[in-house]
Amino acid sequence: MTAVRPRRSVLYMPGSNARALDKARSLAADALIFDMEDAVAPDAKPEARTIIDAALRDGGYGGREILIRINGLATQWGRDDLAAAVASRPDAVLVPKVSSAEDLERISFEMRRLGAPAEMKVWAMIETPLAILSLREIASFAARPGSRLAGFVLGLNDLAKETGAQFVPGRAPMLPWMMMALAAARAFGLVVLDGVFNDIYDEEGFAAECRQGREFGFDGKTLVHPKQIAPANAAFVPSVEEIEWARVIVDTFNRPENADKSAIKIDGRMVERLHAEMAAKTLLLSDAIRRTDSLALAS
Ligand SMILES: CC(C)(COP(=O)(O)OP(=O)(O)OC[C@H]1O[C@@H](n2cnc3c(N)ncnc32)[C@H](O)[C@@H]1OP(=O)(O)O)[C@@H](O)C(=O)NCCC(=O)NCCSC(=O)C[C@H](O)C(=O)O
Ligand SMILES: [Mg+2]
Repeated sequence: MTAVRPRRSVLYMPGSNARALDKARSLAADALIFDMEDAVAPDAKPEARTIIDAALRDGGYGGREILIRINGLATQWGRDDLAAAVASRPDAVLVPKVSSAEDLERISFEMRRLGAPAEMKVWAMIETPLAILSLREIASFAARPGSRLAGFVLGLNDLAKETGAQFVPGRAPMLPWMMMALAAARAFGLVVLDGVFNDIYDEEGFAAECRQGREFGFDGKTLVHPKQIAPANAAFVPSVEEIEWARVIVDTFNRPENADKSAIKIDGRMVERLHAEMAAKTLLLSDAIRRTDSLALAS
């Protein structure tokens, strides 16, 4: 089984905002997105590259996963952004407005040319109508030999802009896109993160959206403000009851008398080997979260 990494809370920060980048060193987000794209004004793009590079060279972000979001290669900033991002050595480059596998091919080609190390991953923003129509093709890029593709991030603001769909409580207009993106991601072993919630002061609405995102199966939520970190961390974590139930399932299947059984009954519920696999994942995630949180407390 591959190592589990918590990605409950993934905070965007405008790359041009040195104060925000500094503040993030003390924030309990599991991952950080240093943005060169929509959060940065056109005139500030070159400065953002320099500020991001300086912040990452200074370090102090501990074990947090580091992503840099570049502008698309078709824009006037894309190539310089990608060169700067690769030189800043993030864990992954986040590519906006990916609409086809060819977009990822171009990024891969450029990253190879720039000498990006093999462990530097690529994550794709799913935020265009064309991406929704090509989810399988985009996700399957992860199965190509040497592919760097490791994750999807939903961009619901851009999808709302391009389609006319509205943000409403429960997100009914967006559910088909969200679940199709999730299924495509899982079919090819990708991480998948829910989109942002723009209303920073609507705590109840945010908590409801986090609950929904977790119920749908997302690994975590992308965030726009530090206030959103604690509720996201609280939502994208197995509950005490889930952990206890997972332990019961794993322990019961491990008993010698159940060694050759595929389905058993525990507390009146039918439990199969697939539930034991899910339970083992739950326990791994909860251990990984405990480790992450204790490291954060220690620092
Ligand atoms: C929305 C904001 C512009 C609000 O900023 P501000 O007015 O400064 O907020 P506060 O005064 O409440 O801030 C309090 C302190 O927190 C720091 N702060 C604020 N936001 C961040 C952040 N994102 N990361 C780190 N630190 C942050 C402030 O500096 C204050 O600190 P202190 O000085 O100590 O008091 C701002 O929150 C913001 O810029 N948010 C991120 C915007 C962004 O990155 N947008 C792009 C991604 S969203 C998107 O487009 C997704 C996708 O592509 C799609 O299509 O949906
Ligand atoms: Mg977007």
